[in-house]
Amino acid sequence: MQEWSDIVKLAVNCKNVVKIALVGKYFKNQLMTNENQIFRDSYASVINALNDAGLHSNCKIEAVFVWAEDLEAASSIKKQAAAMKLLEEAHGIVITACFNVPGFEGMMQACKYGRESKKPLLSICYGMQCAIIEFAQNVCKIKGAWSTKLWDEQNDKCNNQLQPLKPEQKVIIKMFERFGEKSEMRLGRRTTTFITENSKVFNDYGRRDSIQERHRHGYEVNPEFVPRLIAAGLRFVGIGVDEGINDETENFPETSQKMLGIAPNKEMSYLEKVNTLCQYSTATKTAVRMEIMELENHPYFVGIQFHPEFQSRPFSPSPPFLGLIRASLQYSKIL
Ligand SMILES: NC(=O)CC[C@H](N)C(=O)O
Repeated sequence: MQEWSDIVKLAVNCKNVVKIALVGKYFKNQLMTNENQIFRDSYASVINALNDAGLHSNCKIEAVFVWAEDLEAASSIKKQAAAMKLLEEAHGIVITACFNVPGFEGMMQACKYGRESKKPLLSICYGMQCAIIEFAQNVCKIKGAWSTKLWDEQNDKCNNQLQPLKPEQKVIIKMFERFGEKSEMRLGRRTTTFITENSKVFNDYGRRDSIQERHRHGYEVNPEFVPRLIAAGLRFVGIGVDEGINDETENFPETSQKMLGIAPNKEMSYLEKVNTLCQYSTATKTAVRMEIMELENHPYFVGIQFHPEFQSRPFSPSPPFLGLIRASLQYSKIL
């Protein structure tokens, strides 16, 4: 009981307000009428994770919703300006998890804004995929870089008239293995191993060698692109390899052992580690997964392939959310 009264005191005595813009798209598709209620309902776990992190950073969170499609060039100038203003007024940004094409361009705009303005940004799952595609298109200059999933969806809509993606445009792909008999998605608790100590998220997680978080996605970063993204400043710091999930894929235990041997190897540089893992992944068609990325020379530009919000609790806030809120608080003070 005492710990609850302590945490209530923390909440009541918060000194600062941190404004977080949540860029998402489930808002207008549902039958509820109260927009604020829909927003709170659709993003309940993310909002709770932000609040948990706020409690432990002496700040109150003000979450505002940015409708991703308003940021797109096809939207009216007025809507674009209003959505942009919400991003500008925020101290930090979350690019949320989603599915399907609508809103993707708008989310990429928000990622570009966060990257260029150096405003703290946490992108989750589909959000991380957006951030990586934006980076591939605008920083690595890979014209038409995209996700094979979104291409398939768009191609269906255009009656198979879309130009096929060239190999160098397939930045987000379905991994080589099937995920399981019943699901096309990689689901549930999986291990991520840190391959470098030079990482904000490694510090956020208390400098643990590996962590376990919950997943819900079908698509991932193409390992063939990773060296190119890293060379341009987007570092993959946490990597995953499943062990024995699918009995038909005999490579898993072998890859896991190799991965686990590489991760703590102090003789190998960060680049050697990633390159070895990515080459191995491509050569053997085994799934080596980019789970956590962060941008060099930015206060907090982090992408997470899993869903850290699901394990956040008031007494144990999710580490990447804490990292985001601390960086956003810092940002609010220099505004
Ligand atoms: N949870 C998500 O954001 C899913 C992202 C994407 N649609 C995928 O399946 O990979």
